[in-house]
Amino acid sequence: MSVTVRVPAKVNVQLAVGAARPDGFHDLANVFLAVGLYDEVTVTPADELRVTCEGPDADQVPLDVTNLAARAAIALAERRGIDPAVHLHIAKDIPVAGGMAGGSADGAGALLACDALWGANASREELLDICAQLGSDVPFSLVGGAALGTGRGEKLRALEVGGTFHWVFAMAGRGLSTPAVFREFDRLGEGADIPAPVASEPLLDALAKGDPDALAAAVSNDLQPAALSLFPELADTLAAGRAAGALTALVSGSGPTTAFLARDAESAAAVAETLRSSGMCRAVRTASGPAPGATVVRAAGA
Ligand SMILES: C[C@@](CO)(OP(=O)(O)O)[C@H](O)COP(=O)(O)OP(=O)(O)OC[C@H]1O[C@@H](n2ccc(N)nc2=O)[C@H](O)[C@@H]1O
Ligand SMILES: Nc1ncnc2c1ncn2[C@@H]1O[C@H](COP(=O)(O)OP(=O)(O)O)[C@@H](O)[C@H]1O
Repeated sequence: MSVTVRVPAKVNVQLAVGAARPDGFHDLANVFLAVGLYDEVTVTPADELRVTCEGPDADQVPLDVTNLAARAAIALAERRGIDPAVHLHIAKDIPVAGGMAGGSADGAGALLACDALWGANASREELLDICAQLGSDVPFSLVGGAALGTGRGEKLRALEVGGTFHWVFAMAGRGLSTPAVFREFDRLGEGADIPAPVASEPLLDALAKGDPDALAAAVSNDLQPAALSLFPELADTLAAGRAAGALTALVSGSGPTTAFLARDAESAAAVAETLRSSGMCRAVRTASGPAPGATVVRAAGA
């Protein structure tokens, strides 16, 4: 018996960041859009818990119990009082440490896959609760589509999306650590009065209408100055994508993946080709959103 779950990456079309909280996290108004780049997590019964990974970035993925997929299996097994003896295999297509929630995707995917394998029948609420325990972005990986995340990003409100948005993603030559980018945000903002984060009404409107021009005018990422400060070359990639015809360009979440919104699929392909030939990025991909959240795609009998 084995179960395979497919989980999408995300781009943050708005990431408003408040001041650091006493627990070290930051309150956010985090507008997530799931996009069609996917990891697949396959779970199979085994003698003991074990993680394997394949894909271009596989060598950067931890295979011990710090892997979010392993942590998800352990969290659900603990709640059910069972042994998490499974083999978790991750087919990884989402860039690692890229600001596209790849680890979170694997956490949500493993959770859903183990739930199905073990017949644990966890409710949506319990699954979301475990996801929030695993990380701020993990609940969104489970639900997909588009959502506003508040608190540290884990409290979700689903958002209406009136069309398909076409994106180009440029993967950088190295990763950026999320905590390091938040620390740099704190350092850059030292002494400033940081307002409470709020979702942008024009942005929510643009999503609801499916209007790429309006969305391009409204996107924002408060972590972008911090990501650029730690990785200044990203500014050149952003400029190259804009010059190639993207409606807008921004850093995805904490980066360093850069995201380019295009008017349609044809324009996205043209922007991708220009970025590819620029030699500035490790890889360039096109993907559209919204994409569905974690979904069981295969369940095979023994
Ligand atoms: C920035 C965002 C935007 O969606 O994503 P990425 O760009 O990393 O994908 C998220 O907030 C990342 O969420 P996630 O990667 O799940 O972070 P967590 O594991 O919960 O936290 C890792 C660390 O990031 C910082 N952190 C995270 C979330 C938050 N609201 N405030 C924070 O300050 C804290 O230093 C925390 O210890
Ligand atoms: N399943 C996983 N896939 C990728 N990274 C993981 C995973 N589990 C834990 N990690 C750790 O989380 C870090 C952040 O990875 P990732 O989720 O890919 O990026 P981001 O937080 O920028 O979206 C990695 O550098 C890695 O050490």
